[in-house]
Amino acid sequence: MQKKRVGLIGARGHTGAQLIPMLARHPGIELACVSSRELDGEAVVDHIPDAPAGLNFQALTPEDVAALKLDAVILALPNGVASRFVEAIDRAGEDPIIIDLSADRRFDADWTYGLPERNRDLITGARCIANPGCYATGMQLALLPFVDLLASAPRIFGVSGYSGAGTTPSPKNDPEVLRDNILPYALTGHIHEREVSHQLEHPVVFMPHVAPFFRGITLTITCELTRALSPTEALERARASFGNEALITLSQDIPLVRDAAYTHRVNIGGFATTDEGRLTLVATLDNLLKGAATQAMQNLNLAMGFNELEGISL
Ligand SMILES: NC(=O)C1=CN([C@@H]2O[C@H](COP(=O)(O)OP(=O)(O)OC[C@H]3O[C@@H](n4cnc5c(N)ncnc54)[C@H](OP(=O)(O)O)[C@@H]3O)[C@@H](O)[C@H]2O)C=CC1
Ligand SMILES: CC(=O)N[C@@H](CCC(=O)OP(=O)(O)O)C(=O)O
Repeated sequence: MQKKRVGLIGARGHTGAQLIPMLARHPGIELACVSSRELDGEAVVDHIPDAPAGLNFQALTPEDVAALKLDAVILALPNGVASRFVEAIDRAGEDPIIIDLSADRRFDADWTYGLPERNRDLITGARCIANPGCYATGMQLALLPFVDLLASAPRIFGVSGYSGAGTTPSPKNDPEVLRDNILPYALTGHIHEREVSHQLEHPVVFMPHVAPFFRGITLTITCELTRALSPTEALERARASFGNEALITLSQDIPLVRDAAYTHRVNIGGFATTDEGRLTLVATLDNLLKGAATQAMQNLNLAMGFNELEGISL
């Protein structure tokens, strides 16, 4: 079988670096190009040990990428930058599969929202896929089994490792600011609050923080329900939705963020309830994997007709 030629644009960054080994080990994919302006001409293997030999970073403009006639393009670029590549591809009349990790297309009705555990059928064969945000992935997978029971907006306290803030220097990835510290930010209106409210068609309230660990997200979610559930009923509800999912682990135990780091899974647990109808649960995931790169691989596989977990070593 002819391998599919895939380009990774934004390969120097945190999420791009996770995708290189996954794409390289995929039996149906040829990693045709990896872009970086800063590392232009350097061997990828000098930066990422699992990278294929002979592959170099290249500085590619949107027009360069459009001219490569790739079967698929993964955009691991900052918000706002990704759209320029999509526009150049459209202008050139090319129609590769596009997986956009940025937030640029998550509210665009012409794009498929790439949360496979919810939208698998829509993603299968789709051409333009908006990969969900990292916090937004954990929030939705925790809340989806309870959406029909929500009596008010769930309150979500989230803490991310600082790799979530990307490689561009900012207070959110500055070791001096984060030392012995936890940084609250975007106290109202974080983009993932809007993303989850939009996807669930129910408002949520989200309070993000960044902590001195590198990778991983922990979300503590509390909701008022229209009727009381026991902890067992709450867990059973989650199992009815996601009990068969390879990348979701459900348990009555409270998951710890350090156990999710470097794994492809979302761990959801706690499921504490009160007689008054309150439910509190915890979700953890690796922001760079299930929050970004792993989900992009699931989406690429579904769009191209491969096994959803190909290239993702569990
Ligand atoms: N980090 C995370 O946990 C998550 C991130 N995301 C999203 O994924 C995307 C990538 O994030 P992340 O990997 O953290 O970001 P990084 O800041 O780590 O990497 C950004 C990448 O984009 C390239 N880049 C930056 N500016 C430009 C530009 N103007 N033109 C072309 N290339 C550019 C950089 O390479 P170079 O400068 O060398 O060209 C680099 O490869 C973002 O949209 C982010 O919101 C989504 C979920 C989780
Ligand atoms: C710690 C930190 O800064 N995290 C990022 C989330 C990364 C992500 O998924 O953001 P996008 O929606 O832009 O893709 C943030 O809160 O903006």
